[in-house]
Amino acid sequence: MSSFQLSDLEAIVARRAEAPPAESYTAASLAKGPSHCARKFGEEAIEAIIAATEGDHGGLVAESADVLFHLMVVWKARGITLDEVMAELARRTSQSGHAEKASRPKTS
Ligand SMILES: N=c1c2ncn([C@@H]3O[C@H](COP(=O)(O)OP(=O)(O)OP(=O)(O)O)[C@@H](O)[C@H]3O)c2ncn1[C@@H]1O[C@H](COP(=O)(O)O)[C@@H](O)[C@H]1O
Repeated sequence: MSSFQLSDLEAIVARRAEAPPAESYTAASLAKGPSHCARKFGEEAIEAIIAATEGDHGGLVAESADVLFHLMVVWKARGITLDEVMAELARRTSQSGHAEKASRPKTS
């Protein structure tokens, strides 16, 4: 399993956001504003949908990486952190009882 985490990507996006736009795709995207970043994210999501529909395994891996990167750029543009999103996922998991079910020992 790769040791690279979404938190690593978040840190890279935060660091590159401070770079001159001429030197960084991340900074150049952010300089164009949140709507541009969101549109770019949508384009990458559509490319991922196409790869999934076509059963293109390698394509879906590559497009998924694009989707995650561009989603993080959107978060950066709108002041959302990975922590906030993870907390929301954790809240849903505990609400639906999935965390409890997953950790409960099997009885049969
Ligand atoms: N993970 C990514 C990443 N994924 C995708 N992309 C860029 O996203 C763009 C998407 O490609 P497209 O062909 O759809 O778009 P484009 O025509 O190049 O660009 P647009 O003008 O349409 O926005 C490509 O230019 C990719 O390089 C990324 N750019 C940067 N990163 C990460 O961010 C780091 C910093 O990059 P810079 O900000 O460029 O220094 C890199 O080291 C990576 O870790």
